[in-house]
Order: sequence, then structure tokens, then C-alpha cells
Amino acid sequence: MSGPAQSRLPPPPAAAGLRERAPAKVNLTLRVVGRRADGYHELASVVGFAGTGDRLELEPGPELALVLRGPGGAALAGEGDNLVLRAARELAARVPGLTAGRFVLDKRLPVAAGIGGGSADAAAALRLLARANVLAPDDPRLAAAALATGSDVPVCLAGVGALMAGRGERVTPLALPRFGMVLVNPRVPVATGAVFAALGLAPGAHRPAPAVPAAFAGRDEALAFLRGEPNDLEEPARRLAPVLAEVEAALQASEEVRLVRMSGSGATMFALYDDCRAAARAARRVAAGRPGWWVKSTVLG
Ligand SMILES: C[C@@](CO)(OP(=O)(O)O)[C@H](O)COP(=O)(O)OP(=O)(O)OC[C@H]1O[C@@H](n2ccc(N)nc2=O)[C@H](O)[C@@H]1O
Ligand SMILES: Nc1ncnc2c1ncn2[C@@H]1O[C@H](COP(=O)(O)OP(=O)(O)O)[C@@H](O)[C@H]1O
Repeated sequence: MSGPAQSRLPPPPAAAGLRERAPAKVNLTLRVVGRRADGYHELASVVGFAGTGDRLELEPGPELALVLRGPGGAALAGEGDNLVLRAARELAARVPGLTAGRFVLDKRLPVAAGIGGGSADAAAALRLLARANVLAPDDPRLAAAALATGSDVPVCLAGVGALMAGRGERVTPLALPRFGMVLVNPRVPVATGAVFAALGLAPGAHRPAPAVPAAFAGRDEALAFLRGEPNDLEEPARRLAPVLAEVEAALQASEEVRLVRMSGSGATMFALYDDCRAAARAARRVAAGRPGWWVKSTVLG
């Protein structure tokens, strides 16, 4: 594999390559249960995946390259290293002779939004490289490359509902009921590190980890659990992004909504509904008169 190149134009011809979806990650709960000596925080988070996300293609070949497309492609083009390239390099460092190739990222998710868009892209890159190089999905080098790329990449690599623990390296699958869901991002980017810093937890601190059921009997049982387990990053994120109060109010205005909460370090908020039609109705109402916000009606699970 030779050095990476990153470009936006010209658009490539239709790739005859491999394709993967990179779904948005949603932290349904997020408890910060400690802070390690290295500064990272220990988490306990129930994570689900949306029916919406980015899309990534790979044309296998000797060169590592990335082409950015889609509504969010331009914004990322000016940035330094993309997480797709970082993940590929982390895997190449662990798999001698890895065949890489040209990635084409269709960037649809808002960036720095608490829904792990970059982590989902990195995980999709690892899945594509695994397919191109005939690596087993449980090859430990994939897990190691995922964690070296970012704390959220292991759960995105699993790509199923899960309890995420530690810095993000412990992922235990957890079947979640299906919900209609609306994601709203007010287009205010929030840096993950800044939100953890604003939490102000002392190094070495410990809090009790929540007891998480092994399974949920249905939506009502899941909601009863979720309502009792908040997102500990929501309060510091609200201080950094006061617009979150407006987002919450807009989502709470629907009579059909079952739960409204922030995902990850924000500023995307999610709302859950019993079905897709209720979610679509709510999304239309929230989007009306707010052209600057990203509002997406989708599903959880
Ligand atoms: C908060 C979460 C919840 O799922 O999601 P996002 O809001 O980013 O989507 C994740 O833990 C984010 O994971 P990720 O975005 O991969 O974070 P990383 O790149 O590893 O770390 C970014 C920075 O966040 C802080 N960080 C991250 C994870 C963690 N468990 N403890 C931390 O303290 C550190 O300051 C680190 O330098
Ligand atoms: N493919 C990518 N998609 C999104 N962000 C990326 C990507 N590659 C690198 N980044 C960088 O990673 C940071 C975190 O992005 P993202 O994963 O969208 O946010 P979050 O961790 O809050 O969910 C961004 O600020 C951006 O600079």
C-alpha cells in the first residue's frame, strides 16, 4: 500500500467496487462512570444504529486514496486526515501486504455531531478492507485497528445494538426494539473533547456503572429503562451549545414522541416514536421554518 491522497474533484467514474453503509450511531444512554489516568473517560452506553448514514465504496488497488462526495463532502475536503484513511493505515500497519485502494465517501451525516459519522466511515472502511483482503470479521487486527482509530469505531464496526463500555473497546450486543426516530442537528459543531472537558470529572474518579438488562421485551420495557438512564454529557453540551434547548423544545412539541435526548457529545438530539409515520409527521413539523437545521426521519434498529 502506498501513500494516501485526498481529493474532492473530479468525480470518479461509477466504481466497480465494494460498497458498505455507514449508519449513524445513536447513544440511547450514556453514563460516564470514571476517568482514567490517561484522561479518557470510562463509559457505559446503550448504542443503537439509525437507518440513515454515509455510504462508502472501495475500488481495491495498490494506492490508498479518498474521494469525497455528497452534501458534506466539501466541508471535509479542507480538513486534514480523514478517519477513512486513518483506519486504513491502522489496518495496514497490522496486516502485512494489505491491499487498499480508492475509497469514495458519500458524506451525508453532519460532522462533529455526536452520531459518530466519522467513526461509522472508519468502521465501513475496515469492513471493506476486510472483504477485499478476505479477513474474517472477527480477526483481532480489525478490532485493534478500530480502537486505534477512535473510541467509537469498535461499536460502529459491530454495527448492531450494543452496550458499549470502557473507552469504547468493550462491545456487548444488545437487541433493541424497533422505533421510528427523528434526528435533529442544529448545525452547531461540538468537539467531543471539549464536552468531556466541560464535564470536569477528576482523574481517577469512579461512579457506579448502571445495571443494563440482557434484553428488552418490547418498546415499553426499553423506554422504561432508557428514561432512567440519561446522557451524562448532555448538561455540559448544553452549556457549550445553548441552542440544544430549542432543539429539545421543538422535538417535545409532538404528542406522539416517546423519548427526546441528546446523542453522544452532541449536538444531535434524537426522538423516538412508535412507528415511522409518527416520526415523519414530527420531522415535517420540526423542519418547517428551520431551514438551517438538519432534520432526518428514520428508524432505530
Ligand atoms: C462521546 C462518544 C460517545 O459514543 O461519541 P461522539 O459524541 O464522539 O459521537 C464517544 O465516546 C467519542 O468517541 P470518538 O469520537 O471516537 O472519540 P476519540 O476520537 O477517541 O476521542 C476524542 C476525545 O474525546 C475524549 N474522550 C473520548 C472518548 C472517551 N471514552 N473518553 C474521552 O475522554 C478525549 O478527550 C479524546 O481526545
Ligand atoms: N469521514 C469523516 N466524517 C466526519 N468527520 C471526520 C471524518 N474524518 C475526519 N473527521 C473529523 O472527525 C471529527 C469528528 O467527527 P464525527 O465523527 O462526525 O463527530 P462525532 O464524534 O461528534 O460523532 C470531525 O470534527 C472531523 O474533523
